[in-house]
Amino acid sequence: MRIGQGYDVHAFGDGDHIMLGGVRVPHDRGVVAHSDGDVVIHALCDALLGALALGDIGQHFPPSDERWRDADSRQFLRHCQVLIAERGYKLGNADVTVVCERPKVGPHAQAMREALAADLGVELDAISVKATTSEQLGFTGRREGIAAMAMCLLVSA
Ligand SMILES: Nc1ccn([C@@H]2O[C@H](COP(=O)(O)O)[C@@H](O)[C@H]2O)c(=O)n1
Ligand SMILES: C[C@@]1(CO)OP(=O)(O)OP(=O)(O)OC[C@H]1O
Repeated sequence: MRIGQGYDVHAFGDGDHIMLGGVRVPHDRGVVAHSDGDVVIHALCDALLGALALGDIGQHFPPSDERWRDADSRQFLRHCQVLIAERGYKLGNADVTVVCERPKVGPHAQAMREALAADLGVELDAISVKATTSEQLGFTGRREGIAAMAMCLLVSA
């Protein structure tokens, strides 16, 4: 078994939606990012790469590379799934926490779980997505940005 953890932050910017866990979530802001800025997927990718001791998302998909401009982050996740399978592992389970005041994540959590489970080739009960505010404290509390944390366990395939 191998354990991994990941963390990601993106600042809010102009826009009318954000991508979270592969789901388009309506919001009064967008995020500032090179890719689509999906903090859930970025944190989860870092957890998966960490479990494999294969560096981090920025090493696999450099922000300096124009191929990843506005990229759909689900392709990053599917790449991680290939790396996991190549090494004889599968995802046991993953647990993600989103930190923001708004948007409300709960109404979208099921759709996110379905998207993440599909990309990682696991059953729905292997993926947890939950959320919390930071009680109006710090950059998330001031609604300047959004953060996500992820943990995962890889098991032998
Ligand atoms: N962006 C968010 C934040 C929170 N939730 C849900 O609300 C519950 C209460 O949050 P507190 O930070 O006040 O404890 C939390 O447990 C989530 O169920 C959410 O959906 N989206
Ligand atoms: C995802 C990548 C892709 O270039 O860029 P960003 O969308 O800016 O996101 P970040 O969380 O900073 O991770 C780094 C990059 O891999």
